[in-house]
Amino acid sequence: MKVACIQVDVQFGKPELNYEHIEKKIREAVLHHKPDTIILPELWDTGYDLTRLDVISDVNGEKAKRILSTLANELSVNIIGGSVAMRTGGSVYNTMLSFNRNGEHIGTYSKAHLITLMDEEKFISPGNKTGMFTIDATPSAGVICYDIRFPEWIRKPFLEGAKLLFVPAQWPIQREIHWRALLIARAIENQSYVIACNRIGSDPNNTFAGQSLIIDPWGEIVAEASKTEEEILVAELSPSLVDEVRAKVPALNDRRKDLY
Ligand SMILES: O=C(O)CCC(=O)C(=O)O
Repeated sequence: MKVACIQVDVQFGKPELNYEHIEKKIREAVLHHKPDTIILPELWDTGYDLTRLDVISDVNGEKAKRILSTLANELSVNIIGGSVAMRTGGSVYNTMLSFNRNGEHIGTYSKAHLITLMDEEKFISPGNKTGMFTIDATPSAGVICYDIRFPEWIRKPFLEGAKLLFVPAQWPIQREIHWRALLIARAIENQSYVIACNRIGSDPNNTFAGQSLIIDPWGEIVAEASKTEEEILVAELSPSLVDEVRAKVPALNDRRKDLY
């Protein structure tokens, strides 16, 4: 399975411009790399323009669903839609919408851990469910940015059979050392591929770290993007390597279920 992370800049609070840009990048990725699966960054539609989310968020994710599903079907590519600001009822969620290569909606995951350091919880409501989906017959999971600091939460989809973990993010540069270490740790402890797609550029509050990463189930970095440039980061994954690593080091089986 060939995956492509679309590392881009995001215009603060300008969904129209961001839609134009992301569509261009998805088409470019397919034309040049023919990936099976594409992943986008966190909140690529609005950025962290939290105080305007009541106006600029996507009602029921209708626009994201329509556009991502159409592109997935037309280009015959699975799209893990990063996340968008989705308004449902009176609440806004930070939500990953995923589509298979027929354009079918295969997964919805709303970020469970909201980053209080960035006031996210004042404007966004948390999701309460794990984000499992199946791409090209491989059981997979999605979590979003700050979620990677919570290994207990990430373990859940792996106990349900996940072999790939997709992580869209808007991770700031001042904690770049954590980004790398946490992602490698999540790959090693779950013996899983981790495909993490960050943004570049700045908003009024932060500069973002780029460095999208694709990590194999042994914890080796197989591809890494730059800190400052837009980039389509591509790698070939072999889901059978997950089984090989799990057989070699049977740590998941050796958990003390009687203790925790
Ligand atoms: O945990 C961090 O340091 C960054 C998380 C973050 O930026 C986010 O969840 O959007």
